[in-house]
Amino acid sequence: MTPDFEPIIDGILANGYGIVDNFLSADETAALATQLRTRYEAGQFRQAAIGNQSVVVEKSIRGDEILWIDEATATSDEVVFLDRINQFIDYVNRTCYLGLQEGEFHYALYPAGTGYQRHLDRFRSDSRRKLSVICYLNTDWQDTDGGQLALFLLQPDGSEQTELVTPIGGRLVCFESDRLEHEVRPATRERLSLTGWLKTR
Ligand SMILES: O=C(O)CCC(=O)C(=O)O
Ligand SMILES: [Fe+2]
Repeated sequence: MTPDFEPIIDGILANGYGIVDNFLSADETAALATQLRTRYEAGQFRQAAIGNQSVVVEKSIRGDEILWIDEATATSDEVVFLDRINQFIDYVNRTCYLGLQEGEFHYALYPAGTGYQRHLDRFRSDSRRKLSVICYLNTDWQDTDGGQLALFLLQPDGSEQTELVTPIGGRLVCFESDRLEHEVRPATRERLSLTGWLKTR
């Protein structure tokens, strides 16, 4: 079943970010979490770097380990995710005329105690990143586990409001890559996600 994409775009237009729960079903989320762990245990993940071309690894800024998804070697569970993202891209292009061309996604595993300090997603060297998308793969996440995504929303009066998003499995968050500063707060347990960007030509 196709999830309802409308609240994501409505949310971005009204508040600067959109959320939809059950972007992935519980079964799809569990299958992708298993897939992530299989690849992690096979040694396929790398410590995430900061910046685009650079290979600066600074764990105090960013503690996650990542693996980019390669369409050519994607498993059937990963293809389900990529297909759903393509449906979302079609929806966005029909409703917003953003001219999205493609997505690029990586798995991310944040070991307990790690986060990602406040940042903006769009690199100066890559203006093709339009929308940031994060889909969480956690089971039974509690508020007390921490690991919230903090979104720093600029208000019309110039003040800033912080919105906290709990990384519940199957939930998808989306915002404009060049606008919204955000951070990942450390969690008391491992935190799993698929993160990516929808890009223009
Ligand atoms: O996992 C999240 O909630 C956000 C991740 C993030 O900001 C990033 O990878 O750029
Ligand atoms: Fe980010």
